[in-house]
Amino acid sequence: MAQCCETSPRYGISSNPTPSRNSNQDPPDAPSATAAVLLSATATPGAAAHLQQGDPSSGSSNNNNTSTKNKNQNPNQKQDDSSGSSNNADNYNKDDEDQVGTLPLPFILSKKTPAALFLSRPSSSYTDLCTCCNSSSSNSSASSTTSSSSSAGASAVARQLARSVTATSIMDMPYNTSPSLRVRTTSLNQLKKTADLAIENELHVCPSVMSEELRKLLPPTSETVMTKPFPIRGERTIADCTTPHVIAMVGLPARGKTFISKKLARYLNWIGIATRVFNLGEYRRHATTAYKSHEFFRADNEEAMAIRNRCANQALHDSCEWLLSGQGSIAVFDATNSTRDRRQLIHDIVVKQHGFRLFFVESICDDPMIIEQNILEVKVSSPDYLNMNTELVVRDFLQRIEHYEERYQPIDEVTEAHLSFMKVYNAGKKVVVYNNEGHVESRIVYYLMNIHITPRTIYLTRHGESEHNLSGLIGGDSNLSARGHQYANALSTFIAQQQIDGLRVWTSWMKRAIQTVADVKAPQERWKALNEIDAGHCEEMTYEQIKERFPEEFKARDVNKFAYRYPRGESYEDLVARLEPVIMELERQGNVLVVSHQAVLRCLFAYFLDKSADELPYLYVPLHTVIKLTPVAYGCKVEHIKLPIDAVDTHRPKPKIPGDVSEPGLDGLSGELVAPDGVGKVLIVGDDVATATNGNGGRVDAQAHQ
Ligand SMILES: O=P(O)(O)OC[C@H]1O[C@@](CO)(OP(=O)(O)O)[C@@H](O)[C@@H]1O
Repeated sequence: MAQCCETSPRYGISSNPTPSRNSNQDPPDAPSATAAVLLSATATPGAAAHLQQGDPSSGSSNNNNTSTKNKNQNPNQKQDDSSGSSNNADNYNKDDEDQVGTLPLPFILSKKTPAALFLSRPSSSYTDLCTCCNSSSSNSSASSTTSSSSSAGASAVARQLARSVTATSIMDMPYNTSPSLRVRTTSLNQLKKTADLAIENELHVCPSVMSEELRKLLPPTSETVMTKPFPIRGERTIADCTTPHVIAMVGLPARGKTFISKKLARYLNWIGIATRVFNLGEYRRHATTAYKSHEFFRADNEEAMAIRNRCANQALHDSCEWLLSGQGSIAVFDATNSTRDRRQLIHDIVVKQHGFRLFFVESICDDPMIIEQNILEVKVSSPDYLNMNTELVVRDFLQRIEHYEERYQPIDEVTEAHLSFMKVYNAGKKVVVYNNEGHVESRIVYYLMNIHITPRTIYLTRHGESEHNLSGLIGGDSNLSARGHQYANALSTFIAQQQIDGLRVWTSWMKRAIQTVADVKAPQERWKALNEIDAGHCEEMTYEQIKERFPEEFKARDVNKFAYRYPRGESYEDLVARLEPVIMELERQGNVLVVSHQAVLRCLFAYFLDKSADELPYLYVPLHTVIKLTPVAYGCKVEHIKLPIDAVDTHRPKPKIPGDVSEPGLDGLSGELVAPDGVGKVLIVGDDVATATNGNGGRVDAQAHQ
């Protein structure tokens, strides 16, 4: 039975010292906030877990402190049995995967994979294995284990290990896997190599008497695994997506399927889940240039239908191959998939043949305004209609829709009760979720419930130049410099001139950000999540000082700036996790001015520009510049507006040699987004920028026609 609930998810993270709205109330103008939602009775508690973990008040840096301590912990020390009763390998149920929400990593691991059972085995459990001493530091009642039970336990663990090693090979994740996981993966791979030889014999001994070599190969203990304040980017990739997913779109043409697909992929990639869109329209256009008019889509056009079926099969095949290759975790199959037969075929291939998860997202729209807007915005500029006049395009496209309508069968809860799906009505006015199977689906549902298509603009700017910026110190909480105050004045004038409807101002809690908006006339909110990256031990030092005092750390950051975490501080990867609630709330809002910091704005900017983890930490976000983002079609128009007040340049490009502070650097990104005069350069951002423009100054993307 379906349940009804509110769609006003709140993270409760923004506090509001100024007399603006209460963050626990729905903003009066939040465009998609009040949609009615029907959640299926089978929904898992994953969403709730996610909401809890999204609370940045969990204080990442504090937890980091703990994590640093735990890294060197003796495996025999008393440990927290986070694996609970799931330590029994036989209890492992593959079907449970993805049902665990965004819980702390050890919990997820312990619940999900046999490898995790081993990884998170509490130290007390070693007493089961110990043939030399029953008196390890265990606090467990198992300390009186007999030798026969030890050896039984040993072989059970050896078997478990053998399985764990295999299971862990799926952890060979792409570039953005966090260093700590890479260490674990490497250790386990090494174990795999040696498993046949020594493990069977040696594994059962207590780690305290184990050979040094083997001990080094042991997976981390449960405490060591619990090193993160909350699951972070790369780790969530693994934790959430051990089973590949296919997200299959459903719906008539011009219902925003491509918009949803691309936006969803951008979000999932940003949070660290490798996702790719397979658009059937592109396959069809590659396969044939036969499209002359809507006739191509007539149900009785057998020749065209054969081509369309071939393309659909190919696109689906490629999606599955891509997932099988291990390059990604989620494939979005962007097609109409408008008949029951087609969906059954997809189910047979994706679920029965490959054992992947399948989630249908059906976009239903009967609002003629939305359909017309969609046709005018993206279909008119489609490669299908090159050089065709707008009126003819609209007419042809409406006829194309009619051909689909003849055969369209919306997903049916009764006849397709075995499917897992969500239905989005009229661009988010109502959402129905059915047979929600797990955490990934929950996150997708939650994200799609928050996005909207009401036109709006987002303004991003750093605070004015600070006293620390002048002296080259990173972090800290200094005041604005004299020029910083001038920027604050200029910014309030600029914002007033723009006359932005219903503008809200979000800042961090840092003085330099709050001072920057002192005179901006709009409701203001402070977000702890918008505070600058925590540089830990390196706070309030110059790059030169860091290099001198912590040369290895300084070099390590240049080697992998995204994953590098400052000692007792944060990494960019941590920042992305901390900023997810901000992105979610930004998606819900109308016009917003965000005043924050270099590292934080790089993360937000990367989300809107679809930038990779490698590029993200080097994006150019200069001082005294407003970045104006306007959503267009499938992307985002970006304008850099430099206000005429000088400021230091705090951008440190990627050096050729890690750790080098003398070279100017060669990242090719510095200044890239700003015109020589720094004013008004317009950059249109989105996918497929290479495709031709329609001559109207707009961009053309490949469309979802098939
Ligand atoms: O990651 P890098 O490139 O070091 O940039 C982040 C640094 O930018 C700074 C300035 O150097 O940001 P901001 O002035 O915007 O607060 C530092 O506080 C921060 O540590």
